[in-house]
Amino acid sequence: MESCLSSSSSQWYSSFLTDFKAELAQLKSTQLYVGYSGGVDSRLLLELACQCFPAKQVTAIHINHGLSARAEEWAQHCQQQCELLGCEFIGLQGNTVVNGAGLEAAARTLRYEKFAETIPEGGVLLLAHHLDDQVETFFLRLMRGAGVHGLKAMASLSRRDHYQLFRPLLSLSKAQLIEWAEHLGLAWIEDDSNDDVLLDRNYLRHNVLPMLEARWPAYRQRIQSSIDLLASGNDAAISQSFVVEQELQHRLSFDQGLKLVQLNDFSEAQMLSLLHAWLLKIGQQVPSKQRLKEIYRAVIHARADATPEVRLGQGAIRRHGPAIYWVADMPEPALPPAVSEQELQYWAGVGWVGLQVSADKQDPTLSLQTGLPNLNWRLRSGGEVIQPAGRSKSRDLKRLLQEYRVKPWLRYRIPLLYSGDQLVAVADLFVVQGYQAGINDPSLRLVWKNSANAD
Ligand SMILES: Nc1ncnc2c1ncn2[C@@H]1O[C@H](COP(=O)(O)OP(=O)(O)OP(=O)(O)O)[C@@H](O)[C@H]1O
Repeated sequence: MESCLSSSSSQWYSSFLTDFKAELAQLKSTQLYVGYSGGVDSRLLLELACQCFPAKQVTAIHINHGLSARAEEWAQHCQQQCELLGCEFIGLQGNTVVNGAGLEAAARTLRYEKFAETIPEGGVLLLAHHLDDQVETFFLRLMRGAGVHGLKAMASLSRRDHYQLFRPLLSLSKAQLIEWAEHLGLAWIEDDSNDDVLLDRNYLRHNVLPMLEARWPAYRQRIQSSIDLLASGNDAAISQSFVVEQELQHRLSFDQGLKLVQLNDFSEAQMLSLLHAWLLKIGQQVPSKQRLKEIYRAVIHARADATPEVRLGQGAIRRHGPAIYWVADMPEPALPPAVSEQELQYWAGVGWVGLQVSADKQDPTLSLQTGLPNLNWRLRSGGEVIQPAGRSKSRDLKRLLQEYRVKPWLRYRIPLLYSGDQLVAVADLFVVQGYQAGINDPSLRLVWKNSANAD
């Protein structure tokens, strides 16, 4: 762009103005606000705004920071320029409070506060940031170690507070602006604080960027291309995280497992994102990418009938059928030696061997064991064969637990309720045939829940 400017400037100006008019029309605002410092950038912007929009509907806002001995003179100059143009002028006085972030940042904060106080809801503010500002912002943020969000520097159109912020000159270099302003015979003020190389921005502008320019004359455009790529990469990342979140909602089981059905279309990268999002969702610390890959290969890629396990935090990721779960380490099962009617109630609601057993009963006197003496809890010892109430045949407990989809790591932990040596109930899964009369009291319900996987 720079190279053709001198030879075909007028053609170039008119094409910029055509675009600018179209952009302003799209903003659908009846009043434009221009941040007018009095410098060449904002003077040119004000001029162009008044060319493309009725001047009476343009308001210049000048903030007098009171930082320069000439501040009063500048404010007067700005007011006079607005009178010449026939646009409204709002001059505001501010008290720039310098804190740890430095003078420039304090002035900027004050400016944005004043803009927010002055511009009505839904208004449009034009600022005269240009390509050199953009490049400087990029390098300053790079020097602060910014990530993608920071490095994509300034957007030409954004929302700030309750108004829209438009930077129409962002694609033009400072040299282009000066050439255009001179061509139009505009008057502006020079701010000598721009020469103070103790300020980072000025140091960059005067000492660093000229060296880049000497070697790579088109460095501004190159950096703007990178900024555009960063911005589109960031947008893609945001939309990807939205898709992953939706996918996760669809795949999260009621007991916080991640359902792995129909994964054929998923790339490894997508699976890793899903895994990452799932671990965050269930409150686990997300491990390194390398570790995520290990989990992916060992657990997700395992054969359907395998029971893989990868340790993570105070537990492990395990697979059960078509889903994976994070299972907290559980202490060795320990049962209370005996249980009476009162004890059953006593144990109700107590976190217990990784399971929570509770009696859902309004009436505190349990009628459970009428005719069921010596109630006691036991764990599976293996080989139990029983007939659940309502079934015609006995079955071995191992199969029954599979049938009831009890996860493998819980099968030796669920509490079995005995009366003497007679198995009466298996947790809250079923009551044994013949004992349901006492147990099927609708006011009593035994609930077992793996506390680690509880919602
Ligand atoms: N004193 C002022 N009064 C009103 N507008 C101002 C003033 N100073 C700057 N502006 C507006 O802000 C734009 C950016 O100014 P400058 O580059 O000095 O600010 P900055 O500190 O880089 O701001 P930003 O945080 O927005 O990048 C100017 O082009 C002008 O439109």
